[in-house]
Amino acid sequence: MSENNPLAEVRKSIDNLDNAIVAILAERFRLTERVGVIKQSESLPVEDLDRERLQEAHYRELAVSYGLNQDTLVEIMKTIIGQVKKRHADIIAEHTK
Ligand SMILES: O=C(O)C(=O)C[C@]1(C(=O)O)C=C[C@@H](O)C=C1
Repeated sequence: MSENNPLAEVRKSIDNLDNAIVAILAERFRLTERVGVIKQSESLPVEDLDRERLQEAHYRELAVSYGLNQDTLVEIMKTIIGQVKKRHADIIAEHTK
């Protein structure tokens, strides 16, 4: 029983949070999919470094307010954004075949 097993109890909470993170991530990817389609149809570049600079500044503020390591949070978000850019490059390449 998890009530008598502190490790199992914490892991259950971690699993619940992981479910929520994945659901939110899926929603983010649904939105960036729309961005990819817009970029393709308007011939916009995959990467917008001005936008990414603003995002990074915001992630650093969020990290401070949640007591997280700023560089760790920025690295995680850059990994997600990197996957988005790969997907956008694929959408554009698919369309120019
Ligand atoms: O906002 C955009 O232009 C996007 O393509 C989305 C996004 C992101 O995942 O947040 C991805 C790549 C860009 O360089 C900047 C931001």
